[in-house]
Amino acid sequence: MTDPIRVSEIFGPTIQGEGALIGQPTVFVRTGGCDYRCSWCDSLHAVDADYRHTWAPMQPGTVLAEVARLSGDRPILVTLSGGNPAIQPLGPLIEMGRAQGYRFAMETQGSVARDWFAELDMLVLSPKPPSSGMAVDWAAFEACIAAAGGAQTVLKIVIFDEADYLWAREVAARYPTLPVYLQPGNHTPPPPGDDAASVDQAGVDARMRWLVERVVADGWFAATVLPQLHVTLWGNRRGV
Ligand SMILES: C[S@@+](CC[C@H](N)C(=O)[O-])C[C@H]1O[C@@H](n2cnc3c(N)ncnc32)[C@H](O)[C@@H]1O
Ligand SMILES: Nc1nc2[nH]cc(C(=O)O)c2c(=O)[nH]1
Ligand code: SF4
Ligand SMILES: [Mg+2]
Repeated sequence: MTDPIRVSEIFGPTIQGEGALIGQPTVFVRTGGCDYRCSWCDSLHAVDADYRHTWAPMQPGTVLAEVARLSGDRPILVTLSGGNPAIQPLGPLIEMGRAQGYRFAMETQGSVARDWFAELDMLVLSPKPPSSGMAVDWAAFEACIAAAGGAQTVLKIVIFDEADYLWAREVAARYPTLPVYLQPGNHTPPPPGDDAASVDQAGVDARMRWLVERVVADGWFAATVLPQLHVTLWGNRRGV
């Protein structure tokens, strides 16, 4: 037995709705618990201590068996998210899954580095802009980049306003070798227990248009601007 992983939910296959792997079929493993508390977090059921009783301790083999059940026993891209998946013991799961042909991508804010990041197929680092209310520990963030080693690493930054945009430009300039993805924030975290959370889609669309115009006017041609496709399609629901 290895250390259990605290799992909030395992769902899919669906498509990756955000960033570099947008559109790719994937199963999500969402871990419970986060060292941050972003003002606009859209996954509070995996962050808020009120939901702790819903986070099941699972062995890596049990997690992989559930992924395999969902994918019909066919190796698929597994996306590790949370909460902050970096605070969970995910190394053995990644090792076991890769031996069976699964690929792994992980979403994390970059506050905790682990040596097993190097075993990922993609590390998505999402440092938090001013609107989140969080302060980035840049030493920890750079430790994450270093830990990834040869694993493909990208930046994905959520933008709500001009201050976030200017911050994202600075961050991207600091890490010129990392591809950067910008996504407009959605302002409507689901209320507790609400599975069919509606999103202010008009607001998200307006922010997306503003972000595209801002990037183009600025001549920031290395940036990729993408909406959260799953939010557009299904709203801020769980399990999609
Ligand atoms: C829920 S987080 C979990 C992984 C990790 N804690 C992180 O923040 O990267 C997954 C992704 O959703 C983004 N996100 C969270 N709330 C959002 C919101 N309200 N609008 C747009 N993106 C959001 C995060 O920035 C991150 O890129
Ligand atoms: N389809 C889909 N794509 C996503 N990309 C990042 C997600 C996340 O919450 O980490 C997410 C999610 O929850 N669903
Ligand atoms: S770091 Fe990620 S999971 Fe944690 S509160 Fe922020 S957006 Fe939510
Ligand atoms: Mg999400």
